[in-house]
Amino acid sequence: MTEGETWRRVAPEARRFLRGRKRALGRLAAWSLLESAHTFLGGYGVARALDDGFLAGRTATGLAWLAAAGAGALLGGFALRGVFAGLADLVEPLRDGLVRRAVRQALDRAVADPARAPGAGAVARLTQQTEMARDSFAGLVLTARSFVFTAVGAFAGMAALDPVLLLIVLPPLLLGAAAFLATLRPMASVQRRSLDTDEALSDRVGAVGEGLRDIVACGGQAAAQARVEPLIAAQERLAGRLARWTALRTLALGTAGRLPVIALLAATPWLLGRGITAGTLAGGLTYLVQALLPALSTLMTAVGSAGTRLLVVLERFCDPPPAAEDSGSGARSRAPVRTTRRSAAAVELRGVSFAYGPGAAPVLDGLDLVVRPGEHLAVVGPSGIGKSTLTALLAGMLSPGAGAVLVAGVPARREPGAAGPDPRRTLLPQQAYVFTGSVRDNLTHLAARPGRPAPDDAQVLRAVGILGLEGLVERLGGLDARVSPRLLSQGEGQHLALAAAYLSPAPLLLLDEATCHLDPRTEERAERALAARPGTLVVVAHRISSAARADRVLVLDGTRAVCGTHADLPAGSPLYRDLVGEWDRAEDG
Ligand SMILES: Nc1ncnc2c1ncn2[C@@H]1O[C@H](COP(=O)(O)OP(=O)(O)OP(=O)(O)O)[C@@H](O)[C@H]1O
Repeated sequence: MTEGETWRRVAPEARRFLRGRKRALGRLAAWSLLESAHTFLGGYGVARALDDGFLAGRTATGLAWLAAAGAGALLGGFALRGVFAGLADLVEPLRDGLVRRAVRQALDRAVADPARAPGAGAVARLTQQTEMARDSFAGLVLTARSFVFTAVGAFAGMAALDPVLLLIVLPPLLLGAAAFLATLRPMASVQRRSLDTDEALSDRVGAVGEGLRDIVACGGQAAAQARVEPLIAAQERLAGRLARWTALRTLALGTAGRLPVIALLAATPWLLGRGITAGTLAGGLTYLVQALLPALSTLMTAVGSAGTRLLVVLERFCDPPPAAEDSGSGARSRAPVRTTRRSAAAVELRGVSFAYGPGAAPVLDGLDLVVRPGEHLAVVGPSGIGKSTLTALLAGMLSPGAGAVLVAGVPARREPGAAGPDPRRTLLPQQAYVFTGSVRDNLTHLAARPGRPAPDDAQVLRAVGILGLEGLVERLGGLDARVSPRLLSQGEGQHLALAAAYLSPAPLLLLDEATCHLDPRTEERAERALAARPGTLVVVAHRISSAARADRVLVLDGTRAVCGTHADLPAGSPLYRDLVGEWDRAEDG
C-alpha cells in the first residue's frame, strides 16, 4: 500500500476523531497562543534592551526590557502547564479507542477463522502498538503546536523589528523544510515494510519456537532455518535503507536549522549598511537560535520518527479496504492476511492457499476474492486447475491451508458436530443427486429446513415451469410418481437437481459443472432462472455461453487468478482469450 492510500484510509478517521474534540483543541490553542507571547517577547525584549537601553546608555531601560523578556519566559512556563493538561484530553481518548479496536479486531479474527486466531502474543503486540500510537500522537501534537505558535511569535517579532529579516531567514528555512518533507514518503514506506517484516519474523520465529522439539527430532533444522533466514536478511536490508534515509533527513535538518543563522550573519554588513541596528540583528538571531530553530528541529524529528510510526500503526487499526473485488488484475495475491473485519460479502476469500497434502504443490495460492450478495460469478480454467477445489472450499468440505474462506461473513467450514445441512449454501456437483422416492421429494429435499414449511405443490409446479421441466415430470407420472435414478439419463438427473436447487432457500448456490449434461438451451434456461432467484450464484462454467451470462468471470490459471467481465477479460487474460477460442471452435464444430 502506498503512503497516499494509507493517508486516504487514516485521514477520515483522524478527521472524525478531531471533530469530536473541538473543545480540547480550542483549549490547547488558547494555551499555546499564550506561550507564543513568550517567544515574541524573547527577541523583541533583547532588541529593545540593546537599542533603547544599553547601546543608548540607558542601563535601567535595558534591564527593564530584559526583565520583560524574563517575564515572558515565566508566562511561557505557566502556559506550558495548561498545554499539558489539554494534551491529556486529546491523547487518552485516542489510546482508549485504539485499545477497544485492537481487542475487537482480535475477537473478530478469532470468530472469522478460529484455526488462525491470533494468540496472546499478537494481542499483546496490538496493545503495545496502541501505546506506541498514543506516545507518538502526544509527541506530535506537542511539537507541532509548539512549532506553529513559536513561528507565529518569532515571525511577528521579526516583522515588528524589520521585515527584511524575514527575507533573509525564510528561503533557507523553507528549502530545508521542503527537503525534509521530500524524505517523508520514502522513509515511511521503508518503515512500514520494516514493521511488516518484523511482525512476520516474530510470527515465524514464534511458530518455529513452538515446534522446536519436533523440528529437531525430525531433522528439520535446515527447513526451519530456510523459512526464517530470508526475513532476517530482509530486515537487515531495510535497516540499512532506513539508515541512509535518516542521513538524508539529517542533512535537510541541518539546512533548515543552520543555514538561516549563517545567512543572517553573512548579510550583517549589508543590513548594517541599510541602517538596521545592532539590537534588531541581535533580536533576529535570538528568534532564530533560541526559538524557531529548536522548535523546527524538534518538529522535524518528531514528524520523521513519531509521525511515520503513528501513520503506520494507525493504518493497522483502520478497517481494511475490500479484497480484490473488481475486475482487472490479480484476484490473487501473496500478501499476508491482515483482514480482520467481519465481511458483508456473500463470499470472501482472503489470501486462501490450499494443497492436497503437506508436500503437494498448492492448487490455490494466496487467492483473494469478494463476491457480492446477488452476484452471478462464473469460474473457468483448464482441467485440473482447481475449480472443484474452490467450490469445495466454499461449500466448507475442505479447509484452507492458509487464509480465510467466509460465506455470509463467517467461516465456510462449520464447527465439527454442527447439525443438519448448512443453511447458507447448496452445492450441486456434476454427478446429480437423485434418489429413489417421489418426484416431489426429489424436488423439495433441499428446501427442507427446520422450522420452515416445505414448498407446496403450487410452488413446486411453478419451479418446474420456470426450469422447463414439465415434460420430464409428466413423463415420470407427476409429482407423486416414483423416481428410479437408474432410469434417468444424466441430463435428466441434472435437470431435476437444478429444480431442487431453485427451491432451496440457501442464499448461496454453488454449481460445479452441474449443467454439463444438459443441452445449451436447457442450460441457459436453468442458469437464468437460478441467477434470477434471490441469492448469489457461483457456477463452474462448462461452456463459454455460461461464462458470458455471468456478472463476472474468475479465471484460474495456476499462476494467477484474474476476475473481470466476459467483455473485458480477453484483453487482460491470454488464458481467457484461448478458452473463448477453444469453446467457440468446439461449438462451431
Ligand atoms: N482428493 C484429492 N487428492 C489429491 N489431489 C487432488 C484431489 N482432488 C483433486 N486433486 C488435484 O487437485 C488439482 C485440482 O483439482 P480440481 O478437481 O479442483 O480441478 P478442476 O479445475 O475442477 O478440474 P476439472 O475441470 O477437470 O474438473 C488437480 O491437479 C487434481 O489432481
